[in-house]
Amino acid sequence: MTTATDSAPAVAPATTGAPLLDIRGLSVSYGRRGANTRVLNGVDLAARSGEILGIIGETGSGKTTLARATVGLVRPEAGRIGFDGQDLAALRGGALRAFRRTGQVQFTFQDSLRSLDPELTVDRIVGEPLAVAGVPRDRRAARVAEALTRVGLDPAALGTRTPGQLSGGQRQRVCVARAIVTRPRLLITDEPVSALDASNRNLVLHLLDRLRRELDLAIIVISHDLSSLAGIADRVAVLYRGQLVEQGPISEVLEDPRHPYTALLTASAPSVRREHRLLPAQLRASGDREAWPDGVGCAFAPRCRFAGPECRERPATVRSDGPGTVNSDEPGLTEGPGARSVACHHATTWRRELV
Ligand SMILES: Nc1ncnc2c1ncn2[C@@H]1O[C@H](COP(=O)(O)OP(=O)(O)OP(=O)(O)O)[C@@H](O)[C@H]1O
Repeated sequence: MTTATDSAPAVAPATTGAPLLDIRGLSVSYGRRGANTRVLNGVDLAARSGEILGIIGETGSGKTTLARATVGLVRPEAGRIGFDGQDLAALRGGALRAFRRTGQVQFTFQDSLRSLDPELTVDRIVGEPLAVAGVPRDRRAARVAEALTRVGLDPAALGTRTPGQLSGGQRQRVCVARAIVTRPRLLITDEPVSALDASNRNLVLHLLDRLRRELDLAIIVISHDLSSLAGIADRVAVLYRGQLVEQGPISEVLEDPRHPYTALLTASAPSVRREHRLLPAQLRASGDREAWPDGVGCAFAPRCRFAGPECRERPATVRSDGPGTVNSDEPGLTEGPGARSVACHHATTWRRELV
């Protein structure tokens, strides 16, 4: 069984039903026309109400960009961002601003201290999204107190403090309170625990786990740390250089990774106990391989020991080798919460090459 070494909340059964968030073919580039760099390449992703989806990937893999595109802070180059049946990627101008003001999709930034205005009190910080959403002033105080209480902070004791007068764990909770005060349906939280010590890390993870149950929230937790996701996520999506290489129920993905990059990640994470017992050295390509243009073939192939010519010629799609595995060429990639997808030409064969 795969577990984190830290004590962690129990994982709720994955929810069923149509995804609240249904992203298809999302591509994002930065830079001017002609000199732009593609940082997300045809990403498919789904999240359901009451579910925690972890997104894992090394630095620069595009995790934050994925979140920023989903909340409308970055305009996609291509693709659909379905939210409750509406395509957020198609919203422009006033329609996009109006949707954002509703606060149905909220985002907590990576650096909680820097994302909080040091001059404002906790009450003002948490109340800001309500002001933006047009909630009358006389109704805001009660909503702010409710949100602070929900994240385990005492409004009477902390409401008049500024961020500099809070601990790191309290600041992170204030960020979560600010995000849930609008009663969102989807919360995306970027590295919520990376700056925290072990005990605060567990408190915040437990908090997220509780909120998804109490509020039926879909929560996307972005992390570069597998062990913090292992305790709370129902499913995990693995990003590598802008490509989604694998996704599925987290316990299955950690115990039986089908993409060599996921296998390398799990083999390199000492805090995640695993049964497959692969070693990083077994999975790395020997020597340097020739790099090839971004967006062509599998992004991991230059580092992959098992890559063949087909890996550089065309993007890999899913290998179907078990119940619940679906083909990413087919519509409905993530129709079921138990579905797995693996974008690797060698998903079912690479283990045979291990020595
Ligand atoms: N505004 C921007 N303009 C140009 N390039 C950007 C911009 N924001 C991010 N990038 C680049 O896009 C790529 C993906 O960045 P992103 O922040 O999405 O990755 P990440 O996986 O969240 O990384 P980290 O774990 O370090 O936060 C990186 O190469 C980054 O340098």
